[in-house]
Parts: sequence; C-alpha cells; structure tokens
Amino acid sequence: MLKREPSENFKAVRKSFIRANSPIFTGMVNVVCAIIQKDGKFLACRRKQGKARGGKWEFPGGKVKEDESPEEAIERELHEELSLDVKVDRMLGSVVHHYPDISIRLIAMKCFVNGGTISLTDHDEFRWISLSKLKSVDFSEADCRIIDEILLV
Ligand SMILES: Nc1nc2c([nH]c(=O)n2[C@H]2C[C@H](O)[C@@H](COP(=O)(O)OP(=O)(O)OP(=O)(O)O)O2)c(=O)[nH]1
Repeated sequence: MLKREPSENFKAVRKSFIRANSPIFTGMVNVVCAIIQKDGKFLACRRKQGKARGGKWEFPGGKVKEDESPEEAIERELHEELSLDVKVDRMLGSVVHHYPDISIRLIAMKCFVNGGTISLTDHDEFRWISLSKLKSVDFSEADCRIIDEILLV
C-alpha cells in the first residue's frame, strides 16, 4: 500500500496546535501517562522520595516537551524512566488538576509494550494492580481522577 508523507501544510498546522497547547499559552503543563495492562492488571509506579509527589503512585510518564506530540513524549519517557519500548494504542482522555506548585493536564494514553524489561530510574517500586484494587492504592490526586473518570466508567 502507498504510504504518503504528511504534507508541509499538515505539519505546520500540527506544530501550531502543539504550540497553542504549550504552558506559555495555557499556564498548564501537559503531562502524559501510560495506561499499560497485562493479564487484566495495570502498571503503576511509585515516585521516589524527594521528587514532587514523592511516595505517591502514578501511571508512568512525564512532561510533554515543546514541539513534541503526546505520542512522542510517552514513548520517550517510558524509554528513559522504565527502559520500556511502548507504542500508543489510543488516547483515553485527560484531566486538568491544580496542585499548589503546578497545574497539569494529565493525558492518559493506552499503550502496549513492544520490548524491554522494566528497570526503574525515577521510581522506587512498580506493581501490576487489578482494576478492583486501584482505589486502595495511594495514587497522586490527578491519577485518582484518571481512575474515577476514565478507567472505572
Ligand atoms: N509522570 C507522571 N506525572 C504525574 C502523574 N500524575 C501527576 O500528578 N503527575 C505530576 C507529577 C509532576 O508534578 C508532574 C510530572 O512531572 P515528572 O517529574 O514526571 O516529569 P518529567 O519526567 O518530565 O520530569 P522533570 O524533567 O520535570 O523532572 O505531573 C502521572 O501519572 N505520571
């Protein structure tokens, strides 16, 4: 099948869309997190002490850089932080959350693992958690909303 490259116009529109969502315009930091399932359980990681929200559990990911798409960001972050090669299946949704130090738009991306084994750098523990147990884990506030508003509906 013929694979067409995106046109220059499409690339320019995509770039300005990403810019328009940058913290400079919105005052909000875009953070992507990966929803990865294995045998019906969800991958969660605990942030190291000393980091913002240290000790809290989260879905792994990180901040989207300027000129980076959410898909590129999640693939980069999972590689950097967990040594996992992931591919995005689809975007599940997002929540906006205001912490005292930062306002974030947390974007949940359903991903599948393409390769690698988990090796932690920014987290000190990881777990596979069943849907019914998600509510009993001490997740960051924004992630609790991802659980309530996206995963449990
Ligand atoms: N990665 C991630 N961050 C989350 C989640 N939920 C949540 O509230 N956060 C917060 C924690 C941080 O304040 C912010 C993301 O920062 P981060 O430290 O993970 O980002 P980063 O890897 O790009 O790190 P850095 O370069 O700023 O150190 O969003 C989540 O599920 N995953």
